[in-house]
Amino acid sequence: MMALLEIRDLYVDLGEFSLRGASLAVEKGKYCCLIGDSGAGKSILLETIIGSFNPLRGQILLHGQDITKWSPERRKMGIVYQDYMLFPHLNIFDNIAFGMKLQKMSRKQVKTKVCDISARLGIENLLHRDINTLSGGEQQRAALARALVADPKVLLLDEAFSALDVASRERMRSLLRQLVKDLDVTVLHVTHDMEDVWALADQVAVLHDGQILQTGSPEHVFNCPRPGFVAHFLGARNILQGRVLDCDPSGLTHIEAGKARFYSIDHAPVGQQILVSVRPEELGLAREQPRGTLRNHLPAEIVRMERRGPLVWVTGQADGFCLQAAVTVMGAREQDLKPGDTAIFSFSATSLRIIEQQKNAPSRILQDPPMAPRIIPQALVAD
Ligand SMILES: Nc1ncnc2c1ncn2[C@@H]1O[C@H](COP(=O)(O)OP(=O)(O)OP(=O)(O)O)[C@@H](O)[C@H]1O
Repeated sequence: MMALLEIRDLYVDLGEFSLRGASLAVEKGKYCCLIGDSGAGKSILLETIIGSFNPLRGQILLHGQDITKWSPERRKMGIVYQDYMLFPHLNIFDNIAFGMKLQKMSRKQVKTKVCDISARLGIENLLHRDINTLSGGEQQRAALARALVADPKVLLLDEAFSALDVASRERMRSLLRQLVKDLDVTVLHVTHDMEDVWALADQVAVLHDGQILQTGSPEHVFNCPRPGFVAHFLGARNILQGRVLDCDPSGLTHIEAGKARFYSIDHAPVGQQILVSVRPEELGLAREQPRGTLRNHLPAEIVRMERRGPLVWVTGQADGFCLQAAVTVMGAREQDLKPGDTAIFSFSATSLRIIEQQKNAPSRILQDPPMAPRIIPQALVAD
């Protein structure tokens, strides 16, 4: 299927910062979230797609047509910024109608379109109001209406929800989800909020230092992140290098990593060197190994426990492995775990994901950098 929006090998030079060969394709009607660290170039990429920056090299394609040199107006894309950028001297109606008036559409057409989009966004009663009398959420919907009223093929959102409180964000997500479906618009949404990704995205792309390092469905990118920046950025921690020993008739892949054996439901050829990962929140901890379950188990000495919000991060070491589990405060308290204890770190075959198949890699264990064991007061876990 041809992508509706495609960027190919895009280079933009801004002196101190460059986009360095960014490539991405988003199919018609799909919702793509663009994530990455601060300063990665996410906003620059949106601004380049909308036509504010000229690339040195590379192409921007809309339905296969090269629009790299088109003016921003001709591209007919809508954009919503974090601070909405509404015109303070115009009321809501005139803000939404602004672009259409420039295009010299008839008053009747303008009115019909403004009323339609504002009704969809639930702001039809606010059209006469000044911008400065609106709440953040209402301004946000007005900015969205302005971006959508001209039937753009592509909607670009630059951290558009970040100024809203949690409840308003949740409402905006469900409104937007329905709206983009009804209007069949293709979306590229820059966000720092993984909730946006899980609630809205069909596709996610990870940008770092001017390059898109990985793109795919949220499930794929989250569960099988590319080792290196993407894996670390998305919170993958327990990355082990191993080798496929066997694939049994039940579909389980048997993996050797150091002296340990694990099971995964992911597949790779027998003998293949691989990297596997299990997310910290998918590791359980127990004092005794449960009997008769098909979980992966690894006894390890607890070398560090650290309270982070509602979770306790527990680091264990065994046979050169360094594993991190994020367990609930209650879970840690019930097991009465403390540094120096031996605990069974366990995880299911579905949680152990093959994130890379490697060529000519020696079998060894990748570890986090050596860490001084740190003892935390038991009170930190027990409150
Ligand atoms: N007009 C400009 N000229 C030169 N450099 C710029 C310009 N605009 C932004 N930059 C720089 O380009 C880099 C990328 O900026 P950008 O705003 O795209 O990052 P971002 O990924 O959106 O970050 P954040 O998540 O913090 O908003 C930053 O180092 C920024 O200082």
